[in-house]
Amino acid sequence: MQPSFPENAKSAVLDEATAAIMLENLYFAYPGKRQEPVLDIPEWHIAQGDHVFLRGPSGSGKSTLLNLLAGILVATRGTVEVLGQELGALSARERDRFRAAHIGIVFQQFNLIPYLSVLDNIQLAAYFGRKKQIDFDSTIKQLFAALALDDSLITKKANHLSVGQQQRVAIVRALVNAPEILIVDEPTSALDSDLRNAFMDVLLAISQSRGSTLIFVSHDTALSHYFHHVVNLSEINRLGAGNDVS
Ligand SMILES: Nc1ncnc2c1ncn2[C@@H]1O[C@H](COP(=O)(O)OP(=O)(O)OP(=O)(O)O)[C@@H](O)[C@H]1O
Repeated sequence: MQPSFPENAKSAVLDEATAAIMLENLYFAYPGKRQEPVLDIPEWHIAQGDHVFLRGPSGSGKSTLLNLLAGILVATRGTVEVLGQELGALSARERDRFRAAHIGIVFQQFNLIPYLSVLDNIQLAAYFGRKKQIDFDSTIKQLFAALALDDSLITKKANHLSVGQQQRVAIVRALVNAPEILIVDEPTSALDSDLRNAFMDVLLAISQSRGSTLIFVSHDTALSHYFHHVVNLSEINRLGAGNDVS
């Protein structure tokens, strides 16, 4: 049975017709004279509430695209609009704020702060992105239970946790603010198959109950049945077309 999570109000100001993600003429090359361009995407959009599985061979630009959607990287040319906000129009600081308020991220490297406790890591995300309607403590407890994380881990330093535990704490941290958009990159690589399925059930149950938009990258194609849409990067990116999906 899938775990159930309480509904949280979505952004009151956002028109439902506004796309969660809208890319137009997006072109990206890493800075530096000799860098080959990675992405050239004429058009792509994701509707609010969609769950998208993004696939493509290693090195094709999936993580780069996720970083652009999260406002960590900025397009060389073209438009990246998230929830109606053009990210290129924001300063780096404004993008940080926008991300903290609207986007939950789980990346391969977890990005936990190693010398802080688990609770401090989670509270930091809650502090930067806090939305008043969230019952913070019970949300953490629910997420811990759903991901089979023992409550006693909450006071441990992040770097004293196993890799699989760190991965799940990173997931709790990404979900704690009930973000409208969840960006998830290879989240299950350190989880065994039972935990992987538990994680997917939790992730999908939360996304569903909150109406969150989910953009998910993994090499594990066995996970694709969890999603509304499966998109090969080569379908939308003019560069690197013709690559077979690994
Ligand atoms: N910081 C960087 N500076 C320069 N080039 C980079 C940087 N990060 C990635 N690249 C290059 O950009 C291309 C796309 O990399 P990216 O990590 O987005 O691919 P990916 O599809 O996510 O790969 P994987 O499935 O292996 O994670 C690769 O050629 C990579 O070498």
